[in-house]
Amino acid sequence: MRLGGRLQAAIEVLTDIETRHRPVPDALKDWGLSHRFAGSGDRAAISNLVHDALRMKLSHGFIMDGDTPADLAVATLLRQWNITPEELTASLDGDKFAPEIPSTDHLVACLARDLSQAEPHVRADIPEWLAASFERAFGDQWEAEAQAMTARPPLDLRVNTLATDRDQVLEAFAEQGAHATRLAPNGIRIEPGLGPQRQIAATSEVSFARGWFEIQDEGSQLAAALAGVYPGEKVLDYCAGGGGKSLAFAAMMNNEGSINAYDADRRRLAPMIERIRRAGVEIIHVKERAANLAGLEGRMDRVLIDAPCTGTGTWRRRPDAKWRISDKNIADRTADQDKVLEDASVFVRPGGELAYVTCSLLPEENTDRVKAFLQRHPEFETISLKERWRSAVADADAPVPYADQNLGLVLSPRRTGTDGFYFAGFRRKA
Ligand SMILES: C[S@@+](CC[C@H](N)C(=O)[O-])C[C@H]1O[C@@H](n2cnc3c(N)ncnc32)[C@H](O)[C@@H]1O
Repeated sequence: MRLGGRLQAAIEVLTDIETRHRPVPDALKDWGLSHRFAGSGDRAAISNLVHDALRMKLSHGFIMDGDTPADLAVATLLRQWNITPEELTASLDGDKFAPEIPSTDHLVACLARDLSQAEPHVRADIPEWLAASFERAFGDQWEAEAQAMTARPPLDLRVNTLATDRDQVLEAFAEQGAHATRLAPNGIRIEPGLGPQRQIAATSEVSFARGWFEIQDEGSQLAAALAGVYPGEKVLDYCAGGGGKSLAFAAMMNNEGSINAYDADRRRLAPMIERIRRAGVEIIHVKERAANLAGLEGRMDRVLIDAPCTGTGTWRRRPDAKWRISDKNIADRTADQDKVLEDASVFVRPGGELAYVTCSLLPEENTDRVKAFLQRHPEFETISLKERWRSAVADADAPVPYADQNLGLVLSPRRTGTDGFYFAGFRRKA
């Protein structure tokens, strides 16, 4: 397919997403099923176009003075793929599969529009009603922080030190330009491609089947490292999901001690069984039911709450989520967060620690929850995270996260080059 056909396809997928409220992966899959002639390169290009368009929906709309799927897709090529109006017109000329697009002069005029005249949330590419929360989280840096979330994310791997070392995995991905992450000591980063370039399928590699690595954002690796687990400890991962953090803990603990992995939704735990096997982990005990945790109350050295959240920190990966979030989502998640804090904290032994993590940047899900928890539970005190950060990261001179009122740490694409994460730690007074 030429650029014109890919552009037309992206417009069709964006229309499907908008009119039928389809999740992006479903809309892309449907398009693929009804256009079987499209090759993998075409599919990757169309997926990139759709995701990029959604990342900058509002500012594209301002520049184009319209936000139809065609406006967004064309703006994506001009503003994110750096194709000039003249190149675009020339490349679509005579292509019978290409959509009609505005004249070159019109596109040049669009690009000349002054984005600084747009409202702040438009420049920041976030829903207007969330601007106040971003401002609360980042003060006068909020717009730049939100803008940084419009970029494509890298692919980060966590090297499984139970099976190999970082150099060996770096070598396995040398052709893809893999490099060591600056902050996470066992991380590897493959930078995102440009324009139509497709991201590598790391999980199809032999090194993955060998258990050498897991796909895990550097921020998630750091959140696990900040929990500060040691070999021999008794750990509870209370919202374990597919086990990303549990597996990271097992490697940090060098397969010594015990990790109880629980999740209220036991179907989410299922993939962990295969991941445990592949990684050569021996200390994770998957707990399918809350009743299986009976007897562990007051006995855990560390309890991790990787809380259910709105996922605003992962908007680079799931840009449509940015336009779907509602105040009801936030209210539902904050209620969940209070509940997991209540339910999980009972497992911490005197002197033991509770770690609270979200992949959200909203203070409603972070600072507010932590403050409310501390008010309800004077038997817990906050732990100092400055030292913890220094021992968790590979490069002590690397960028530091925001310190959230001395209660937690905030990682973000702009500040730490990771997904957005929040980490707070508490100790049960002895
Ligand atoms: C952010 S995800 C966990 C991701 C996982 N820790 C990882 O690293 O791959 C949050 C998880 O919390 C679980 N959850 C939601 N409410 C819960 C509750 N009341 N008790 C325990 N788990 C809960 C969800 O099912 C979901 O799997």
